[in-house]
Amino acid sequence: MRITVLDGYTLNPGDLSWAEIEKLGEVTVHDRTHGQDIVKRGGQAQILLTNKVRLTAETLAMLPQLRFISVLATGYDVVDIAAAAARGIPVSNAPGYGVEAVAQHTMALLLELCRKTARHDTLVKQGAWSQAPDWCFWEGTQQQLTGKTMGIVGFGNSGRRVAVLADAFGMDVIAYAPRPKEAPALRNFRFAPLEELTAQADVISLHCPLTADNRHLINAQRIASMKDGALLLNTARGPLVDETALAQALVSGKLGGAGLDVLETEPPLPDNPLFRAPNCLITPHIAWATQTARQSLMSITARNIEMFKHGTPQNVVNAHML
Ligand SMILES: NC(=O)C1=CN([C@@H]2O[C@H](COP(=O)(O)OP(=O)(O)OC[C@H]3O[C@@H](n4cnc5c(N)ncnc54)[C@H](O)[C@@H]3O)[C@@H](O)[C@H]2O)C=CC1
Ligand SMILES: O=C(O)C(=O)COP(=O)(O)O
Repeated sequence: MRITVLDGYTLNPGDLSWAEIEKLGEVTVHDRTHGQDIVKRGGQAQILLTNKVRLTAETLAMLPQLRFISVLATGYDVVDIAAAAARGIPVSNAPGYGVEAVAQHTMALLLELCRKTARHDTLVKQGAWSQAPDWCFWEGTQQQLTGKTMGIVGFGNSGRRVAVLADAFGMDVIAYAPRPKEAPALRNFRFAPLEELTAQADVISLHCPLTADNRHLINAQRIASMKDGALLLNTARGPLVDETALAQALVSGKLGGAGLDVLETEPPLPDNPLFRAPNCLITPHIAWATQTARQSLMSITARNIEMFKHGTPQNVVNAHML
């Protein structure tokens, strides 16, 4: 079978091997694919691997050879899974590969917002400590996490892991899940409706997928219902947050800060309002990107292909539509 990777560079910029996947068919790896090349390159393939290349209904209609799609990610919002199902194409994702990486990055953003280690390092090297009248100095307010409340929106693999890390820092944890399952054994944990969570949390961290229904889940109205000075973390998907509303809330001081690994448009436009907003940390969609997590993503994808070839596809996200 022909297997085509449309945008393989971010998964494997050269420090991993494609061998696990190459064993499974005739593999072509493209670093990046844009525009009309999607159909040109994908047209010969029975199996397509995409990370962030969009496979819309229109594109899928032009790929008659296609039998299986494996998304090189957990989030599969780039594929029209209903349109794929209508064509009999199962779509698999890679669940769980980046749980530790994402949870640790979430806490890195939170700790940086609270203690501003990188900012102080910069100030020290600019001479601010050398010129200080005292033996120490700090900029802004230093905050600690103990006793604060972490609100987690989306309680799957990464949300649950962030809950454990927040608990280890002495935080109370509230989680919102559309269908709450078993509660984790943490010191102080409860499920709550979204409205209650956003009203009571000191830190709100997003860990849900982007779906047809939750674009701008965090909008001006929702922000108005949050605690003054609350912190927002988003390592899930950029369009979950209305960036204009968030920028306004940071400028007005309604929110105390934001730590974002994802933006509405990626790469972002240079005039993104969040670039000028105060207390806004932005990383370039790297929460997932440890080498360990990427290797795991490669192996899960290889297994997805293998299982599809055996006639028993796994991790199928449109199974209910097929
Ligand atoms: N920044 C990065 O590098 C990464 C970002 N992600 C994003 O984070 C998302 C979550 O990742 P995981 O926890 O690993 O996925 P997961 O599938 O294990 O968990 C997602 C959870 O969200 C729940 N959910 C679905 N719709 C919801 C809604 N409207 N409101 C609240 N909860 C909802 C689901 O029931 C599920 O429990 C992914 O879908 C992906 O978009 C994932 C990995 C890396
Ligand atoms: O792998 C990616 O592209 C990521 O965005 C990180 O993974 P995710 O899609 O978020 O599972």
